[in-house]
Amino acid sequence: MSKLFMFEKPLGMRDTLPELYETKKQLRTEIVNEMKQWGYQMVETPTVEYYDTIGASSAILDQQLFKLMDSQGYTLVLRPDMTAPIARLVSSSLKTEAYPIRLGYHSNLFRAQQHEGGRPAEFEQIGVELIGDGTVSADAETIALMIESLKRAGLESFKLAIGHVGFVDALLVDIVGNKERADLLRRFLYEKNYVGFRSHIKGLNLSSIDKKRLEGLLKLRGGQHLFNEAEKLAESEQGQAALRELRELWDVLEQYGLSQYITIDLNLVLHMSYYTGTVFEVYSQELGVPLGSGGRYDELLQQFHRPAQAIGFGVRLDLLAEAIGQTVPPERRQCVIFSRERRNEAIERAQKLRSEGEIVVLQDLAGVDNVDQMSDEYDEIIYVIGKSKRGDSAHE
Ligand SMILES: N[C@@H](Cc1c[nH]c[nH+]1)C(=O)O
Repeated sequence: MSKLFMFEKPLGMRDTLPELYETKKQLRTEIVNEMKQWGYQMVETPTVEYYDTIGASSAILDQQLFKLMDSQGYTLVLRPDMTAPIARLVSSSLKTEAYPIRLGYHSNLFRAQQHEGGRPAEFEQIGVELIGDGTVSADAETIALMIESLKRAGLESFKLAIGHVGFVDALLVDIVGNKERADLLRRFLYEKNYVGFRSHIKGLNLSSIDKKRLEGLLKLRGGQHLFNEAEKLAESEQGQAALRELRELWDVLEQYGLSQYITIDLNLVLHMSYYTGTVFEVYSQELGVPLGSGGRYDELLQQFHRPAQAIGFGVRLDLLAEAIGQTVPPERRQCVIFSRERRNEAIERAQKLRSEGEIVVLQDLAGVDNVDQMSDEYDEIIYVIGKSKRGDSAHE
């Protein structure tokens, strides 16, 4: 191996050290338990999938996919998303199971990065998919489960912003006239580049009323009162229908007792192009980036020949751990240091302590360079050293 790369990791790849490992495990356990209590069953899917099946449906940019080739020459991808693999699963292995189907997962996802120091290229996502239910009740269930999962994990101050693809699409297309021009504006919204959005509007050949309407879209972020203003802006039936859905959704979330976690963000646009209706994103006070998101994707399943309306969410476990901080107190660790002639005794001692649930490292004195330095890492050191009768060890 070239010396240059010996200590390097591929772009965007990270190691997980013990503290973060334990924290993630604890968060994962809490969230999985919450999901199971809502009747979601956990599944796993392969790390690699066919590019033609999953890569294309995953709605992730091609340049973000890790691609490889199998021995038959087919292109494979490391899964960048769990929604498309679950759509495949529901349409194949679970084909005979009646809708609605409730599934959960925690899986590592892979999205290639262009620069070091940015987002990780591999990260664990925990989420659910509720497939075969197109009701607002299903939207509310998914959002309520996301909020309850985060609460159960220990996240305290956070907000979930809700928007609607149908509203943004209707308004943009209605004003700028066609999908291509609307897509340009949507891109600014997706990047949350509101300055860019405003200056782009200035250059458009539109009436000043329409320019005001577009700018008005940016103001549609806040509480329930926004619905009235939004109704004035959206003239089309599609836009009005989206708002009716959101009003109903708000009422159901109020019924769940969760409206204090909700804000409305009618210019919310997410990175996945498969979303067709309600979309949402979670922010915590601690982080500058959203730690999870989700939405309704009513057209993805038909690509797998088992049409169904569906909705789901995914939470980034690494970001959640960062927002919450260390949740697991360091465990008490003991070390039995022994000399060779008393090895048997030391083994018995360690076995007994472990059977009582203790964490015990068993260390041959001859294998340690610096005993003092090693001792600092433990809460207790038990020396089983030197010649002595069995059971009569030096204990410090
Ligand atoms: N797969 C989406 C999250 C999601 C799950 N279901 C619907 N959306 C993502 O990775 O962002």
